[in-house]
Amino acid sequence: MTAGPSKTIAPVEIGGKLVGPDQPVYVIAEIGLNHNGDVAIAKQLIDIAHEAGCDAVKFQKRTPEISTPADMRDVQRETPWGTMSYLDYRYRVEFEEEQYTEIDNYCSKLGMHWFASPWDVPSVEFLANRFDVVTFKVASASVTDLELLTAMKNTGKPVILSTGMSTLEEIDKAVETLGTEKLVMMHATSTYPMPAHEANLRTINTLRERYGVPIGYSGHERGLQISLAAVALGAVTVERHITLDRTMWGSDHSASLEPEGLRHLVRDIRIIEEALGDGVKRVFEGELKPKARLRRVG
Ligand SMILES: C=C(OP(=O)(O)O)C(=O)O
Repeated sequence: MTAGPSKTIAPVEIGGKLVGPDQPVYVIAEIGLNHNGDVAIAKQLIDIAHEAGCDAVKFQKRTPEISTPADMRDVQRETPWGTMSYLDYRYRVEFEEEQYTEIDNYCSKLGMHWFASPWDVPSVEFLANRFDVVTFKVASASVTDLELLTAMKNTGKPVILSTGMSTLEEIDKAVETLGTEKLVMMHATSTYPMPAHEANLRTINTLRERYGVPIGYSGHERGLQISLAAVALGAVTVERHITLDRTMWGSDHSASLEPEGLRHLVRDIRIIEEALGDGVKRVFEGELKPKARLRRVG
């Protein structure tokens, strides 16, 4: 499984964009469930991602009766729509064909990619058969669901595999199932919000050397520093949750970026890309005058 540090890593094409080393960082705004079941909020978040310069927006697609653990289904939950079972809440926030068609049309008008992490096989079929999504994402929680991964692989689309809450042995099995040809992997730690000491960003290098595929970063921290450091360490894609307002009701809002944070993230990623350069030591034109003025010898 060790690709070796010197192996050239081939980029993966996602919807006409190359994702890999020496390519622009592919920035994914994870809407997830932060639309709270409201397509108007989803569209506002798509606008925010587009204006910030993100490449893609991402959703989560579930078939609630399959993906909700049996012992959770009847648990009562206070929601903005009243007290309901966890299963009913899952249905309440799930988008179906009508909403995804609206999203699909909206994104194509803006020239934005959209895709989702399907959490069960019927959700893979739903996304593959009804929409021409550019890629599939494996959520960290699904790394060991090899039936789900096989369904994604069989679509022939590229797959983005997140690796939070997973051991290298579990990731090995996922990679054996998915193959490496159209695979992008994401380093992730699935703590919400993630403290800095659990970021372990050098894992980006570990994964790159072990699997020889482009490695990105899926972040759940507060703030921007850790995502920006991931880019400096070579992450080829960055995914962050976004929200209209961190105080909104729902589990993912508090560890999400608000519009201004997202704008700063993309702005700073583009500056870092430029600043990383090609590693060839050279004297820049702009250094010549200071050189003439300051260097005494040679
Ligand atoms: C939970 C998800 O991703 P990650 O594991 O990267 O946070 C997801 O994509 O649905």
